[in-house]
Amino acid sequence: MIRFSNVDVVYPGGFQGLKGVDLTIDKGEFVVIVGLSGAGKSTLIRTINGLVPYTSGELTVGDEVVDPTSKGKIRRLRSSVGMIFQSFNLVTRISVLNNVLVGRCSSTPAWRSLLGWYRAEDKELAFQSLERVGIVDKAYNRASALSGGQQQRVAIARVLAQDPEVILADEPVASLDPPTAHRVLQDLRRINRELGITTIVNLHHLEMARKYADRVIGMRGGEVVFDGPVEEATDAAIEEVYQRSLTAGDAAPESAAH
Ligand SMILES: Nc1ncnc2c1ncn2[C@@H]1O[C@H](COP(=O)(O)OP(=O)(O)OP(=O)(O)O)[C@@H](O)[C@H]1O
Repeated sequence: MIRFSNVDVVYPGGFQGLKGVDLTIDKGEFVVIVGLSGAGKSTLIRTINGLVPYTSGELTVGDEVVDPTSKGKIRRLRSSVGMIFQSFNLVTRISVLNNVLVGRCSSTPAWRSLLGWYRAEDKELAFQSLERVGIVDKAYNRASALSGGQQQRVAIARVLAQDPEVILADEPVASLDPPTAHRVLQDLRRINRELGITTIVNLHHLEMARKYADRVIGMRGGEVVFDGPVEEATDAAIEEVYQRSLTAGDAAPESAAH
């Protein structure tokens, strides 16, 4: 379970990124965060793995209070909280398999990682993770040879190889065309259902948010201004989050893939 109690983030320079956030996310939930650019979606997600330190209140992940001042605790936290980025963040000159094995790094002695001597069980887990996202046949390809959608699937497999409790996805499909975006979101959704991994996704396309979320959190000005099941995320509710009427650009173009 993830619990924010009156959490603030004040960035160096004084800008307040989060204001008094109170939120509980239960194990196994699939939550989508929506809001206009600058609303604080990335800030919220990044406090959960300590990438952005919160400055007051209390944040707990599982039984542990997130302590941004303790490097050891943040390292341990990140081994159980995987993150997926818009830009995939793969090492493109090495193989897909080796990218996924990076997910095992926190539980592999540094000398083994440096020499590329991974244990048989780590390789097995890496192959299983690639299978789960349907690209095991690409294991020995260079990551740079893959399409954007395939690269994002490698990034998902890398996170799965960590055996995480939580997956955070910060605009994971913003660089992908709509059919590919739907496939990546379908993968995340299926993995959430199959493995029960708590998943929190930032999405700026409202229709995609509505299609995949169980629960929608709306942010504005660093505050949570909507929190409810997807059925309650009506046009009127989202217009309230955005403080303006919805436009065609708020929806993602439909695709044939879903
Ligand atoms: N390192 C930082 N230092 C100062 N201000 C920051 C920093 N990072 C983000 N901000 C500010 O915090 C606010 C929220 O940013 P955040 O990236 O969380 O928004 P977002 O909802 O994810 O929007 P976007 O989709 O545009 O990234 C923005 O006004 C941004 O300029």
